[in-house]
Amino acid sequence: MSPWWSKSSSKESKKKSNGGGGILGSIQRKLKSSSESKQVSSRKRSEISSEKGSNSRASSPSTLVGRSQSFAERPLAHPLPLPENLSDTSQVDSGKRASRSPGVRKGSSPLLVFPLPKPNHAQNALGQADAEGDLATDSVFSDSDTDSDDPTDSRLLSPQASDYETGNKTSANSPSSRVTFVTQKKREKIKPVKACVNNQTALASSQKRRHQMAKLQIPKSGAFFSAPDSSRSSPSRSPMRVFGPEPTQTSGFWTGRPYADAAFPGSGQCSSPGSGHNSGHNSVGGDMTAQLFWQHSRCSPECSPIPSPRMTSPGPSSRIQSGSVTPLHPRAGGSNMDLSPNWHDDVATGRQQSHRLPLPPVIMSNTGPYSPSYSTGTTPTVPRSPGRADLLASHGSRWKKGRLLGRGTFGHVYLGFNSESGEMCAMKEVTLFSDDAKSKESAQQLGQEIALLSRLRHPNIVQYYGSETVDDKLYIYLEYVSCGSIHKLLQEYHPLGEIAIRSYTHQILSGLSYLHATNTVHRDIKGANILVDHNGRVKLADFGMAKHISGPSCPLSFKGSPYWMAPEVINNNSGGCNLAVDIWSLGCTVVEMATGKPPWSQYEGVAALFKVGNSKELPMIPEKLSSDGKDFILQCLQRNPSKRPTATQLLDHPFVKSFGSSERLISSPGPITNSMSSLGIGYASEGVSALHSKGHMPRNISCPVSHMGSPLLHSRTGQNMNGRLTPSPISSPRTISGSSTPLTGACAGGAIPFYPQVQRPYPHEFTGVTLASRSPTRSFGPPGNGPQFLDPRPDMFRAMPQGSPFFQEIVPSDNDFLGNHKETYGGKSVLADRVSQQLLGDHVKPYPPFDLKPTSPVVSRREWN
Ligand SMILES: Nc1ncnc2c1ncn2[C@@H]1O[C@H](COP(=O)(O)OP(=O)(O)OP(=O)(O)O)[C@@H](O)[C@H]1O
Repeated sequence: MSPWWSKSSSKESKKKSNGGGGILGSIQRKLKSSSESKQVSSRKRSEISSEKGSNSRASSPSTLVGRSQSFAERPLAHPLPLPENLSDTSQVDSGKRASRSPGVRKGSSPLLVFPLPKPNHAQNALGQADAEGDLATDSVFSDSDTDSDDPTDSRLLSPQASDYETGNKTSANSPSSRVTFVTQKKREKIKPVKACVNNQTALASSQKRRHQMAKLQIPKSGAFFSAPDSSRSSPSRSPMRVFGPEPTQTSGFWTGRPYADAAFPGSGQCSSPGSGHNSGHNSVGGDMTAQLFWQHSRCSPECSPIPSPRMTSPGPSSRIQSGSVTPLHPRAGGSNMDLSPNWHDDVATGRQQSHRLPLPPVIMSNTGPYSPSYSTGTTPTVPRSPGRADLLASHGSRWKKGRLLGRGTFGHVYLGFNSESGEMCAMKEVTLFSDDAKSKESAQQLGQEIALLSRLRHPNIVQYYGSETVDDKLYIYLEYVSCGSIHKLLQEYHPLGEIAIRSYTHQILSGLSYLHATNTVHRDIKGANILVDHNGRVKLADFGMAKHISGPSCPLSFKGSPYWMAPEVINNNSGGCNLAVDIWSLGCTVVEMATGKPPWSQYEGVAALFKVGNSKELPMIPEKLSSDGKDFILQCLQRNPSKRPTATQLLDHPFVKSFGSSERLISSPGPITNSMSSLGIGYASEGVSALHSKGHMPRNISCPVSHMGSPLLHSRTGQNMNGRLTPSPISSPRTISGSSTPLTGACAGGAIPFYPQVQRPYPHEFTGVTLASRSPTRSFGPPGNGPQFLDPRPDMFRAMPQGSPFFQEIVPSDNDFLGNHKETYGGKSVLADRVSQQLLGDHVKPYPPFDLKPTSPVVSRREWN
């Protein structure tokens, strides 16, 4: 039976016959135009100009590719000047920005347009961070994206991509390759500079912002012990330090290839895949012409000229609090503008290192290990909500913002710690501004993410708990996934062994199968957006680009991360609905897991886009993978989306099938013996294919990243039913010696397991299979014979009394595909749409409700042999 998405194929071919629509067509046209004009001028300048070369360049994508590469490879490629005309910063039209930018010569080829910081620029203090911030690329969103009716709906979001762990800003080397709008970011970051120059303007601006913020209809109920009032309160550095004397650590951006020369007006750039830190900053969107960078990142051990601090400073504190993390973006807590109402005072008085920010709603004693350190001398500048303390006291929550887990497009993600119960969650903190149009868009995007995520319940999808706003910050509470992203694991423990890849792949497929059954496409599947907990359980995360497909005609938009992006997304700005884009991305992710990099990562910029979009070539399939693994990748990376198997079908692929049985989980944590070889870690040299070919599962497996147990899932049966894992010594996957190595990162924080209940293997799709045994207390799933999922909610939320004001729960009250099992964690069920409206007042359209009921319970199976 022909998959439903095959409808798009005719359109695709039509586009191609028209000379290449979509991004690549646009790029080609621009390049051609640019080259032609260059050719004419060249003739005028010199009689010996080579027409042939010019023509060749204009017409051949490969030539263009080469051009891009050659520039990127210039070792001494020099940063270009910062825009000098700061007054131009008010313009925000991304699509025309490049041409307006003072740093861009009018009439120059788009390929030559790249406003970059000028060395020794007068604002050099900002310059470096600024430049890096420019490369802290993130989402590129198509202008033609139909996700929103709002023509301004573009996700021009925070470029924050600092490496919170090492202190190095990794914007340029972000693992994720989301392309963003360079010139806009430049403007956004120039704003503080301008304000710094003109304190009067800054003061007025700040006052205006506060005034407008007060008008924003942000719910004040609930409380949270965030501590934005102290430079010590957060592991992240003060945004004010952008101006401070403290040097920003050199990032891989400065040590690697500084710039590529290909740029397009309104387009951003994409940083290296497989590099950078673990947030997902690789997704692209924008003016259909994205730029990719292959930054040989410091974070990628195999290509970095500078060893990652991670490799040398494994201590958790060094990963989080050392170094000069310099938030860059003014919206997401990342700039010097956004947090402190008094920042202008600090600037004026030279107190650049200290910035007084509003006190948290209630001052708590600092008793917990994650307790923020409040500045005793800080004067509250924001009136407290009168009811907040009472509300807080009523349920006795003691949630505190802990250490920084990561940075994303929207803001920072912190560990939330309840010092009374000892439980944790992940808190995504997003700063909102009422006078910032882009902030509103960001909030709208977050509202969409919340609306979607709140409807999902699956063990392989990060669980949404709730959200609330406190002052000008939105907090989104998520299941804490202790070990960070697959990308991060790859950075630290590359390569993954085949067994680990198979396990992770199977779980990703499980999540995708569930997600696709709800007609939702993730659109940004990649290692950086897949989290792993200390049990080796994999969770799909970052649903900022996810889209519910509501009808037969659902145009694709240019969203995703270029190296993981399906060809049809690159080639078509509109097309059929296509859940298969996630399958392509999954194939890329498998390659990423095996090699540390996605396919075609050897190409940069436009070259990568051409390779993915236009080339008929197959990417390099990792030799070390088994034949099943290779075949799995080839199945995923079929250019014709209609030929790609569905996630459900892929669950039967031999590469992952064995992980689908009840015995796929390792039942005996046991002592660790030969754990590394059992895992296949380092199998590139040890030949894990042989291990794999034996067709057995290792019985004693230790987690390469956790001292707590197996990297593979425990069945939680038998002796392990309590969900508490037997502490195991950890073996460094790099030494394979079994010697104990201090853990780093989130895992080292000692996650409190949130799965105290019996947790059986779960079904992956709506096939009518019901778990025979599951949680004795609670289960999720659609009514009838559909799959039942365990309550993923940690104890802290289960125990939360009804009506708890702490969480303004956003649980779907309608269109709830969970049917009769609708949950209201905090006792107060509120639609995500409502929160979105609360946040945005009347300025933003609510996210249209959608139906997430599983639509296709019957999915044909594919025979692989
Ligand atoms: N639930 C979680 N548990 C543990 N860490 C998390 C969790 N959610 C996010 N993080 C960490 O924070 C980082 C950024 O989070 P996330 O990617 O969700 O933010 P974002 O703003 O959506 O980013 P982006 O859209 O740029 O990918 C992640 O890479 C991860 O390291």
